Amino acid sequence: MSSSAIIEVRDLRKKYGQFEAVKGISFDVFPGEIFGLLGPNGAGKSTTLEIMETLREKTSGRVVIGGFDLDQEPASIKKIIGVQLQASGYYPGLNLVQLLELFAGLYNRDIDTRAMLALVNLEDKAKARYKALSGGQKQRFSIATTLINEPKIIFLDEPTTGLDPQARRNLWELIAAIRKKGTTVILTTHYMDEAEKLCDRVAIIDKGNIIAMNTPDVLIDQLVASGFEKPKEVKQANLEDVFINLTGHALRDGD
Ligand SMILES: Nc1ncnc2c1ncn2[C@@H]1O[C@H](COP(=O)(O)OP(=O)(O)OP(=O)(O)O)[C@@H](O)[C@H]1O
Repeated sequence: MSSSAIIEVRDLRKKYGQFEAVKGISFDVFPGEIFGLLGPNGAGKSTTLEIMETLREKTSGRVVIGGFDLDQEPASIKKIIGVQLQASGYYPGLNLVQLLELFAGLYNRDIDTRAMLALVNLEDKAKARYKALSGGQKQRFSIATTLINEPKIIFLDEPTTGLDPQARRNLWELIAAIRKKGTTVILTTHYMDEAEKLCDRVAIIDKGNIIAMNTPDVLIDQLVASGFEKPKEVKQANLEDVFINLTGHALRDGD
């Protein structure tokens, strides 16, 4: 195994009954990378992510995170990773500051809740309840909760699904800023433009197997070198460019 990897996955398998959802995948993630797991619905992305997050039992294989073997030291892994909670974990009666304080208490950490909300552009919503947030604000808040224990690695499952173009771009900037501070980011996404812009490397998963893994650039170059030709784009812009040009880059959900 490579000693410089922060995540080492070897021959990982997951069976749900007779159905094998993950069929023996192997990959490394290196410190400070944004690593994307891409694939169609049902490919096995969330299952793989949840196993690494210690939230789901694997059937077989080896997972080492931050030097800790998942089979032997899951508690040590939990201490160095940040995991997005399901929305159901956010007690409806508490505001954002109170929720952050609650989670910080669970991690036994003292945190500056205002600074944490400022980091995700939610300082104006300190007194708001989670359910009163827009989709983009909810995602930003849930990313803030992954950072409470100052993790070395954060896991994000489809962080921008359902967001408008401004909120998606804002989240890309947030994820890039988190990585700039040295945090390794593993994310799943269905959006190829997102993976191309944000991820240093991607693994493309299909039916439980990794069918390609490299930087987006290399994967694109390999496809082109294989003789692939795309019909030439005749227009210099697309509808998303029109939308962003008309409505601006600024976030709307904080208005
Ligand atoms: N608890 C479970 N019991 C049985 N089958 C499951 C369970 N969880 C997932 N599966 C199945 O395993 C396969 C992989 O699911 P998984 O959620 O990992 O895929 P995914 O790539 O994250 O898909 P999506 O993009 O739709 O979220 C799917 O066929 C799914 O139906």
